[in-house]
Amino acid sequence: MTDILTIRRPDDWHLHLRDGAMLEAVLPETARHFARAIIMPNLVPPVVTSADASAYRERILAAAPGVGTFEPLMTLYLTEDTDADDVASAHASGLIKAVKLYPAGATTNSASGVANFENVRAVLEKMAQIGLPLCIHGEVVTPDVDIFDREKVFIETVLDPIRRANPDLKVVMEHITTKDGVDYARSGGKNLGATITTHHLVINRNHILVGGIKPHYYCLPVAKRETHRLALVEAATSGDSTFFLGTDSAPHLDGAKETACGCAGCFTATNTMSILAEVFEKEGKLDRLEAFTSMNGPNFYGLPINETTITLTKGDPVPYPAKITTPDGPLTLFDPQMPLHWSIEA
Ligand SMILES: NC(=O)N[C@@H](CC(=O)O)C(=O)O
Ligand SMILES: [Zn+2]
Ligand SMILES: [Zn+2]
Repeated sequence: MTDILTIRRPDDWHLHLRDGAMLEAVLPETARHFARAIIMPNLVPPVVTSADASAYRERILAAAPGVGTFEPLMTLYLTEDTDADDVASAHASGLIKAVKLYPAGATTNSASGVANFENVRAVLEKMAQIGLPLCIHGEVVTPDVDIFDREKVFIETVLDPIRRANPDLKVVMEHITTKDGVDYARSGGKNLGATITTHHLVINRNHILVGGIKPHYYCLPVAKRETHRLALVEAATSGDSTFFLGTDSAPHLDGAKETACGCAGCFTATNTMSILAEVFEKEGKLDRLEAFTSMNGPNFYGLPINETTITLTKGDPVPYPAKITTPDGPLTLFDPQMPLHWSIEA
């Protein structure tokens, strides 16, 4: 039985760091274990231009003294007014590693996203030409589509047409939550990847709703039924290079979660690696953890695999705090409702 495991240092291919005091509070939680992260641009106002991304990158680096060598991989927030030449020069200079597509209204701070996909055609064509990946929040917002069906309908009615029109475009299906997402990603060839979050490997929709409503398990896309969670676990632990970790760690202050209209997002940066080790061990697939957290992502993005390593050691359950303190109030850490036996040394 393995109880010590050394793997290449992981990266997080989908992370929300926010800004200001929240940025300072959550950045060390990621930088402790992860070498790099794709930084989501859904600030208020969003990170739309290369100048925005450059300024945000500086704020992240300024918030990072003492957190070692963490490298933020910047993205731009796609709007119907995005300038294809600005995107191309931000890519050519190395500033950005992806562009993020939010369907308008689909999730937290997505109001400036895309409503009419015809209006972003030129940008997508340019991205396909230059090999810049498009990260997609894949849910339709049509009011008559049930929230549990929004990912499946998006794949059929939006994602597949975009990919057929741009076969050379590299696409990441972000935070997939369904067997439909797993199957589509798997059949998509080398230009299609998919991130899977930590929390969607652990919770199904019962965790949100049974025995009282649990706002800290509410995120978007919302967790689905158990058959879908099992499909995600199978995909993540399979070693298939299509699938890689994007935690979607999405901090919201407790006051914004525990209210009549609570924000979507689970904060998982702190305990993600311990949770993943537990999930992979239960499947008898600890030997595939490194592919999921440290190899498949850089391979998809065409970036080097990290030279440094982390070591996971199995022992008595690791204590994690229930909450992180920020100057603006407490922030609840995702509770996986199981003992976590793997401690991490970076
Ligand atoms: N996942 C979430 O539930 N929330 C994210 C936005 C997102 O990734 O959709 C956030 O920014 O809070
Ligand atoms: Zn999203
Ligand atoms: Zn996200």
